[in-house]
Amino acid sequence: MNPASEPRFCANGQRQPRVAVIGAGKVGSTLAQRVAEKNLADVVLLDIVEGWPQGIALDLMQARGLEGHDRTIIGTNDYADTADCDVVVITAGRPRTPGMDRSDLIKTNASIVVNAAKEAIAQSPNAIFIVVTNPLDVMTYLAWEATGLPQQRVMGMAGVLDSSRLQAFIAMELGVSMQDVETLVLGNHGKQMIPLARYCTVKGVPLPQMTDAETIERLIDRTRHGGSEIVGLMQRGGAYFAPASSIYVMVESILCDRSRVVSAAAYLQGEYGIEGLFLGVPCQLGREGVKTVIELPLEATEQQAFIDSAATVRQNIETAQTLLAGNSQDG
Ligand SMILES: NC(=O)C1=CN([C@@H]2O[C@H](COP(=O)(O)OP(=O)(O)OC[C@H]3O[C@@H](n4cnc5c(N)ncnc54)[C@H](O)[C@@H]3O)[C@@H](O)[C@H]2O)C=CC1
Ligand SMILES: O=C([O-])CC(=O)C(=O)O
Repeated sequence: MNPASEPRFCANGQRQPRVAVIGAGKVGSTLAQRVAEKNLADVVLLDIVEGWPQGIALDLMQARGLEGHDRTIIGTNDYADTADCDVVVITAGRPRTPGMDRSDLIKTNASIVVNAAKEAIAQSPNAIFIVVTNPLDVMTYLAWEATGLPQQRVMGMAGVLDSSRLQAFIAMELGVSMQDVETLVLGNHGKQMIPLARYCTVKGVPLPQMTDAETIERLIDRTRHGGSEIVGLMQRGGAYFAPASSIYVMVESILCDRSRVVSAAAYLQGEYGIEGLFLGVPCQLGREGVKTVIELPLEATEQQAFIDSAATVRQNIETAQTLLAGNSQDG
């Protein structure tokens, strides 16, 4: 264990908040930067590639004076260095390339996420887990199973990002400030996500009163393909700035017990007619994780879309579990 990675204490004896980021790729390293530079928490950045997280951590430490914060960032390949973290964020695993669906990553990412979740929970038994690796809703379920945690302490990040994309597209289309646009996207993180135009507003005015149905459908379609649009443009990997900002919002609401209402993949126990799956729904995040799932009245078509979205996730979980069972028999 790296001695520098032990929890730090304030003069009043309070422990500094600590966030473990598993996977120091584009999303993980950008998140580490956000968490440290916004002075939210110390960060332990872990990756399987030797030297890589250590290099990023050193680079971020060298920017500390310039950015004016006093958080420590440690890079490591050893889970022991992640001990006693308050929040664990799993971003380890492959991103997709153009032409791939997120579900094409199941085979590669399932064992990476299960292993990361088991290693991390062994070091930080009191942590809240946020899963980011794709396919998001499936990986969140696998991580929950692997940790054995109560469901409210595990969640997936996608709805904040999808809602933020719709917010950006509406603001850009209408020429209004992003600040005045509120959006809501439910369901899985894929083509079947459910952007709810009825619940989108511009300074309190429902979106359907601000623009025509054709425009709304175009913005919704762009949101559904928001990740693919960036993967197609970048050609190597996908989005990471907005994803890191989205994770940050969740981490901050948890660490500061802000009770922010965000869309996140939360475990459903009958809400929206779904049992035993993680899916994107509005929920309140605080110190204990998902405080409440907010159940909105849905129209029949929206409810059906939610059920279809859930069916895809359930099927993909079964695929992942079969692959994992095969791996354990081989190994
Ligand atoms: N939920 C969401 O809204 C979003 C999800 N993603 C997903 O997040 C994941 C990461 O994306 P990027 O950071 O762009 O990819 P990346 O390729 O830049 O980084 C992934 C990192 O994971 C590391 N890694 C691989 N196996 C590992 C293991 N066993 N233990 C620890 N680290 C390991 C790699 O060495 C690499 O540094 C992808 O699956 C991507 O699809 C990305 C953006 C948004
Ligand atoms: O599109 C991807 O593969 C990454 C992701 O989930 C997103 O940016 O929404």
